[in-house]
Amino acid sequence: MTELDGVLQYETEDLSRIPPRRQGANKGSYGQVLIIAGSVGMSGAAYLSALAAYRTGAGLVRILTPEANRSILQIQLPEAIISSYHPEDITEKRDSWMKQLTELMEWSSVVVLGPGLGRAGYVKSLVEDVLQTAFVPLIVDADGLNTIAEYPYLTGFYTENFILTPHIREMSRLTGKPEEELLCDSLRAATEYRDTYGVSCCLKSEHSVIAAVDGKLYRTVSGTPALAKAGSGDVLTGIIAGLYCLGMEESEAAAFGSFLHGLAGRRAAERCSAHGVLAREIADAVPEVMRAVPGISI
Ligand SMILES: NC(=O)C1=CN([C@@H]2O[C@H](COP(=O)(O)OP(=O)(O)OC[C@H]3O[C@@H](n4cnc5c(N)ncnc54)[C@H](OP(=O)(O)O)[C@@H]3O)[C@@H](O)[C@H]2O)[C@@H](O)CC1
Ligand SMILES: Nc1ncnc2c1ncn2[C@@H]1O[C@H](COP(=O)(O)OP(=O)(O)O)[C@@H](O)[C@H]1O
Repeated sequence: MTELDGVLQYETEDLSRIPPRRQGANKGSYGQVLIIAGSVGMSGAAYLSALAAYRTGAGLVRILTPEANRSILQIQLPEAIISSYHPEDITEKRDSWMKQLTELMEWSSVVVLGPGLGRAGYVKSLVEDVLQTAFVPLIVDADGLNTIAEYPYLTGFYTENFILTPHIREMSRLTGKPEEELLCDSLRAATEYRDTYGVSCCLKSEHSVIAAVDGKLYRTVSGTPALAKAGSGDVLTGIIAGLYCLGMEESEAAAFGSFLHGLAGRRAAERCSAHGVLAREIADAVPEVMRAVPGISI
């Protein structure tokens, strides 16, 4: 790891921070990831996040998504457990929905909220309910962030366990600041957000920056324009959740996840060209990057 002006940057040798899989481990040794994602027409976002969590090393991944997505997700990723809801039940059958959600939150070691949720009316209640019931690390992305931007009082539910992963436009919606200003000094933007709200902030761009709640600042330069492809941010959420399951502390998982995501994008581009990479291939490249780490290939 190098440090320049107080900003940390992971290097290839830092891959050795990924622990080898413990002899005698069982799937429960490697965490239970809950991915609250997807909507009708955007099941892919849930799939990509879940795939990436498994590819990074999570022991058990469950997707909570609208019932309409159940079949496609079970076929695409049979390794994932599917829990589902009928969107109208979130507002119309509050007791049973809250019971289901509370049980799932108790089950989870880490939660991803937001990829592909969409912007339908029920999503506001869903996001509020999750923010209120979360007590394990919560990675908030995409429409989770857009909902918070639309209803700023939701920031009142933030805890230090939250990791926000906005791209520049999402950050602009969250802060009301112009994209040009955020891009111009992304480190300052992420730091100010962290200091204002007490959450870790991974502000994504060509060179993503991470302002962690423990005070550390990181910059990621491992990426490639191959990552400029639909779904690559969804993959990042799963990588961060997976690293937490391997034992990294949550804000380290965010920073290291961003680094690993960049390397996986490069590895996928070697095979498919920078133009041709699919988001799922970024997830599939994570184990290939990890194989360089002593003790991980067996
Ligand atoms: N298969 C699926 O299910 C998929 C589902 N998905 C789900 O779709 C939902 C909507 O998410 P979203 O990010 O596409 O929409 P939105 O917030 O309007 O931003 C889009 C615009 O923002 C900009 N922009 C982005 N990054 C930037 C950057 N780094 N720096 C600067 N600008 C940046 C850029 O604008 P442009 O530069 O073109 O003007 C871009 O066109 C969400 O739930 C997500 O999970 C997707 O993941 C795809 C696969
Ligand atoms: N040109 C680029 N160079 C490096 N990384 C990039 C580039 N373009 C996008 N990325 C990375 O790809 C990811 C895109 O995330 P996001 O915009 O949320 O995608 P999506 O919503 O389609 O899943 C981010 O981690 C971002 O840092």
